[in-house]
Amino acid sequence: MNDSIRVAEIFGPTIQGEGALIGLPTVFVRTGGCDYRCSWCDSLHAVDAAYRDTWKPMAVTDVMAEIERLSGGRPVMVTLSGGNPAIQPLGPLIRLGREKGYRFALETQGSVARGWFADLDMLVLSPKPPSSGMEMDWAMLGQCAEAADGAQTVLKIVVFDEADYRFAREVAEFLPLLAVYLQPGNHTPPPPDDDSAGVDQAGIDARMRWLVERVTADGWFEARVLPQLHVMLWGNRRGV
Ligand SMILES: C[S@@+](CC[C@H](N)C(=O)[O-])C[C@H]1O[C@@H](n2cnc3c(N)ncnc32)[C@H](O)[C@@H]1O
Ligand SMILES: Nc1nc2[nH]cc(C(=O)O)c2c(=O)[nH]1
Ligand code: SF4
Ligand SMILES: [Mg+2]
Repeated sequence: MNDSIRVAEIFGPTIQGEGALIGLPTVFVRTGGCDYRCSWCDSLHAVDAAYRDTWKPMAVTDVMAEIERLSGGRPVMVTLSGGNPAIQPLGPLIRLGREKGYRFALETQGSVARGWFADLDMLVLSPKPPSSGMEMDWAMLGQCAEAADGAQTVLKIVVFDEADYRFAREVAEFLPLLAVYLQPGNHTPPPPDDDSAGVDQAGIDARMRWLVERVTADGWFEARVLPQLHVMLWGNRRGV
């Protein structure tokens, strides 16, 4: 089954908690496996190979059937996340879903470009700042934006500190046509096997206030600063 999709979880409808589509009802398909290891990743259960046993290879038609079951057959925005969903063969799912009236957004770090990005309704590029410990591949980020070929594309960048903020400004200069969403980092992400672990929302709020001050003092009036709404509402809980 080469065209099967490695799925960590399918859940929803909930609301999109981050970025351009914040507040919009959506069903999540979270794929398993990632080519990155961000120091603060909040989805390690879909990244760490130790959780590979919990990921299921699923046929496109079975993934679609689960999306339809969860949405009661009513077309809804589907959010493809992970892990890195760009390393999965998602083109056929997107095409099948769109024939049925569903819309698709995909969240990726911008390390792998795919021709089928052009079939998305929204591509969310989330390049990783210095605090993640990951190395940035600028050429590949550019290729991802090009691959979207007209599909609406936005930047969503996590900011923990001043170095991350400067990185966000560099990315915005590199891709000047894309809207920029900044989100404060959650420094208390869930351990992969315990999503009931508490979140330091007060600490995140303080970082967000700093970020708002930083953006406004800097005169970066095109940037939007948003919290992770699902974290405010449900902490580190999974499946929401
Ligand atoms: C879990 S990732 C999965 C998709 C893809 N691998 C990526 O990083 O874009 C989804 C989003 O969550 C963000 N994220 C992950 N851990 C976070 C944390 N501790 N605080 C804030 N945002 C985080 C990522 O930056 C990304 O924008
Ligand atoms: N509600 C909700 N919104 C989200 N936006 C991005 C998420 C992700 O983990 O990719 C996420 C998530 O896990 N839940
Ligand atoms: S790229 Fe995304 S899923 Fe992968 S480790 Fe980083 S935040 Fe987690
Ligand atoms: Mg998340």
